This record gives sequence, C-alpha cells and structure tokens, in this order.
Amino acid sequence: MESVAQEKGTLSIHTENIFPIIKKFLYSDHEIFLRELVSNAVDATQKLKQLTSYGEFNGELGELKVSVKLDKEAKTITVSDRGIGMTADEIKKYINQIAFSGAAEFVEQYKDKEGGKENIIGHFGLGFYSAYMVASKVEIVTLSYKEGAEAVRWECDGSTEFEIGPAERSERGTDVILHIAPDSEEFLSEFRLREILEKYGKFLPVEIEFEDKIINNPNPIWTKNPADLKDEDYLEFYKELYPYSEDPLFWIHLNVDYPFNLTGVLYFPKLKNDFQVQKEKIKLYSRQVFITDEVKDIVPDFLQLLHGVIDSPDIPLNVSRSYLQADSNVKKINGYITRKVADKLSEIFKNDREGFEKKFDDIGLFVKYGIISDDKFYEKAKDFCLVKNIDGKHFTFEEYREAVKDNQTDKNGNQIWLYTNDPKKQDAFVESAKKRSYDVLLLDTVIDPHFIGVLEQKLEKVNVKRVDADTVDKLIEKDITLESVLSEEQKEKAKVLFEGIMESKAASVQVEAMPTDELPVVITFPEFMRRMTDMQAISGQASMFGNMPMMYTVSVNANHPLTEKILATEDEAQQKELAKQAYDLALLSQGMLSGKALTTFIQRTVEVL
Ligand SMILES: Nc1ncnc2c1ncn2[C@@H]1O[C@H](COP(=O)(O)OP(=O)(O)OP(=O)(O)O)[C@@H](O)[C@H]1O
Repeated sequence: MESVAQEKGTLSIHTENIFPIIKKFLYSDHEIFLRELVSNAVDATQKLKQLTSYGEFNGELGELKVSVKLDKEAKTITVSDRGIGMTADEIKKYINQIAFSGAAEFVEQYKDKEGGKENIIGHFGLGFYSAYMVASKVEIVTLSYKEGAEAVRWECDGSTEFEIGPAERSERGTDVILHIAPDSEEFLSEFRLREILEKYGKFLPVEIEFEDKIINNPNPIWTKNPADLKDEDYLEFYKELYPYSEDPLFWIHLNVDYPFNLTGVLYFPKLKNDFQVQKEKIKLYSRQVFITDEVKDIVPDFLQLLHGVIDSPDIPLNVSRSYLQADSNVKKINGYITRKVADKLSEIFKNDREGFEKKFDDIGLFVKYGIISDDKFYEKAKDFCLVKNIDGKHFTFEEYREAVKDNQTDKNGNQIWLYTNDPKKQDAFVESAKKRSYDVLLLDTVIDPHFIGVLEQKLEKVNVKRVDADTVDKLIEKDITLESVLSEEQKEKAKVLFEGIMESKAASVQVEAMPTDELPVVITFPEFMRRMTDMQAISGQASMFGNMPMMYTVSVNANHPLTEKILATEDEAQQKELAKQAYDLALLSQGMLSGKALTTFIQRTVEVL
C-alpha cells in the first residue's frame, strides 16, 4: 500500500461551478432580487448623504430618489439611483469579486463616525448576484460622485466572463439593467413588481418611485423619537400596516441600543376569542428593509398575538432557524420584549385600573397566554392579571384570595375557587353556590383550562373547581355534616334502584344527605376526569381515555321528600317510572337529554300531569 504523507492545504473553488449555485440557490425566493437591488441603490444614496455630512462631498445632491422602471417590450427591469456611483476600479473590486462587500468596507472605514454603520444595509457582498436568479444578462451603467470620474458600463451574461468599458452618462449615480430570462417573465408585470416593492420596500429610508408614484414612507414612526409622537401618529401608522383592522387598544414603542440594536412599535389588537387567526402579524425589518413576518424564533410565542414592527440589524437573517433559536442576541431580544410588554401592562394597571378592566376582555387572553407559557412573564403579571366573577367584578389574584377567604376555605385549609365556563348551562349549579354565598368566577375562554392549571400550580392552597364538579356541599367541604333522613338500609335500596334504571355505563350513583332545597337527583362531573377530557379536546388528540365517554356522578338527595316518596312506592313499575323522571330531570338540567330520551321524557311528563 502507498503511504500517505501529512499535508496542509487550501480548498480550491472553481468559480464556474459555484456561480450557478449562488445564482439559483442563494435565496429560496426569487422575488428577493428586487429587494437586494433596491437596497443597494438605497445604500449608494445613503452613503452619498453621509459623505456630504462628513464634508467629503460638496457637490449638488439633487433629488435623491431611487426609481424602478419596467420595459415590457425590451423585457428589462431597471433600478436607478443618484447615489455615489462606481468608478471602473470600484466595479472591478466590488462587483467582479463575488462576496467582497463595498458596504462592509464603507462601514469599516467610517465606523467611528455617526451614522457610518446604522444606515447601510448590505454586508455580505452577495446581494447583487441575486439578479441572476431572474436575469440572463445584467448591465451596470454608472458614474461615480468623485471629481473627474468617467462613466462606466459593465455587462455580464451570467457566465464567469464580463465586459467593462466607457459609457455615455453625465448624471451621477447608477442604473442596473436586468434583462429578464424567459423562465422569469412573471416579473415583467407592473402588478407583480408593485407587490414586491410594497412588501419589502414600504418603509425604506429613501424615496422609491415606481410608475411615477412614490411607493414608500421613508420615515416610519418606529425610527422617530417617542417624545415627538402623538396617539394619532401611532393609530395612523397602525392603519398603514393593517388597513382593515379595528383600532388597537394600546402600543409600546421599543427602543434599545445596548446590548443589541432594536427599534419598533408593538400594538395590542382587540383579540376577542379567536387568537389563532391573529398570529403572524408582526413584521420584522432590518434597517427598514422588510425581512419576514415569520417571527416565531425571535418573538416569544404568546407575544405573537401582538401586531406591529420590529427592526433590528442585529438579528442574523441569512442563517438557519435552529441557529437563530440558539443565537444569544435573539434570546436577549426575546427577554427584552417580554419585559417591556409586562412593564407596559403593569403601568396601565397602576395608572388606570378602570381602563385596564375594560380592556381586560381583550388583553386577558393575551395575559393568560403569557402566564401559561412564560415564567418570567408570570412573575410580573401575577400582580395585574385579573379574574372576573359572573357579576362582572374584577379582582387580582391577591384581592380574590382575600374576598373568598372566609367563606370558601374548606376543612383542610384549602381555598376553593369556583367557576363556570357556561353560566347559562350551569345555572342550577351557580344558583346552588349563590345560596351558600359562594362567589363564582367566569372562566370561559379557550385557554382557561390551561390557565386554571397554572393558577393551582402557582397559588398555594388554592383549588379551582367548576360549579358542577360536585354537589354544592362537597365542592367546599366544611366540618358540618348534614344528618341523613334515610337510614343506611334505605340508602342502599335507593342506590340499587337508580343503578337499575340508568342506561349509561359512564355514571356512578351515590346517595347522600343534601339540603332539601337541592334537586332530588344531581348530575356532576368530577373535576379531574372532566379536565382530562377538556385537555384532550383542546389538544385534539385521543389519549388513553380515547373513546371513553365523559364520566359523571349521579347524586341522589337522601333528604329530598321525593326520594322518600319514591322509596315508599309499593308498585315496582310505578317506582321505576318515578325514579326515571327524577333522573331525567337531572339530565335535563345538565343539558344531557336529547333525541329519543328527550321524547320519552316529555311523553312521560305529559302523562303524569
Ligand atoms: N447601486 C449601486 N451603487 C453603488 N455601488 C453599488 C451599487 N450596487 C452595488 N454596489 C457596490 O457593490 C458591492 C456589492 O454589492 P452586493 O449587493 O453584492 O453586496 P452588499 O450590498 O455589500 O451586501 P449584501 O450581500 O448584504 O447585499 C456593494 O457593497 C457596493 O459597494
């Protein structure tokens, strides 16, 4: 065998092979080419403005807008700017050398000067070549701002060969002319170009003209000082972002420059109960260039219910998702936004409790979602999150503890918080609770089942039960026990009788001493079992309880006169009929009687009457 010598070397790349890859696969979305070329034109313009401010350019600036022109006949798209332009040497350096960024070089050169870094978009030195995703040939005609510069024309048909030479041009700036390839003719449409420009360029910092109209707002509010803005400005901007939406409830102006750069405005929309459809409304920008509205990895899940804009040059854009999640800047951004949002809510709560309560129907969903999904948010939100009772009164957790402490502590020292998720359906149970002067909360939103779980976990010695989880005296067990009118023997007889008439296998029967003003038979859903079923319904997956019907308990009131009467009935058939009637009444009050069972019940009732 041949022996292998130890060696070091440099990988070689053949441009002929790598170029097609850059051209076709640099970006997954071909429409990006326009974003890249317009960004370059904006950069060239910003650089000129900066050179003016540094005193390095003293000429006439003129009108500095960028323009995009479509020529359907010639099958070209031209992006023009009146920026710094390029000399022949600069073209050779910045354009001919792929991945050599003039933007990065400019930033490096002026890094210590104000605006030197902030205003420049490019940094990889690849964007220009995205033109070849849609063009078979690209021409550059440019004149540098430098004194005595000569106009240059560069052209390349997408092979690794280019031509460069003198050009006719007297105006400072650059035209980039794309000759659109046959497979990309979809871009030779005003509609399509306008759509792409509006998507990516709506807030670019230099005016962009297309078909004689300026398509962008170069000074969006997030770039301004909050002190200079009025409520109307925020509302107007919201309309600009989401033309068909209702006004938002309030907003937060984000502004950090250390340890990362981030600006933006986040709005709290009116959420109602349908928060799924509200997601993916936050738009992510980098130096006013639109990047994406998929902010999953940058913004915590629950904050995605918010609307608005985040602009940060520090979010790495051209990297994979898994990298993004692990990125320390992204984590810090996450934490910062969460804190800001919590602080804003806390501030409104403190300064305007009444207004906060009014808004809570909308923001409650959001706050609860945050509490469920983020411990840090819970720590702040526990002081302003509200619960509302069925009479419409709001309480913080601490206030509610205080309010129910005396009457709703059970014999084990646990506080029992009662709630209904459907006051109409559970009316009989709500009424029973009210007779005991218990307070009943209204927890009827989609995420309340989760929220309840978190409450119990976080609040010491608090149990939360739905009003129909048990008969009223068992919901909150106190030391007092009611005497039973029936003897043990009679109770057993009643149990056997009721078990005999029930068709459902999902029920168990118990006979117990209840107040006489309770119904003769009461149907309840044990809290634990019901929660399992609820959770399963929410998650949409079948579990080990897969096909099991909802378990319930049938409690026969040992102290109700009707129970006594049923037991005393001699005729067995008649006794069964009576028991059925009492049982059906219980089913009816839980809304569980339907179809044939309901018809039979109605007929039987008519006969009895
Ligand atoms: N319209 C233009 N006017 C002046 N110079 C330009 C223009 N377009 C491109 N350039 C020069 O060519 C360089 C390379 O552009 P390219 O788009 O490939 O990369 P970039 O903008 O530096 O970085 P990125 O890949 O992040 O866009 C730029 O940095 C700039 O110096």
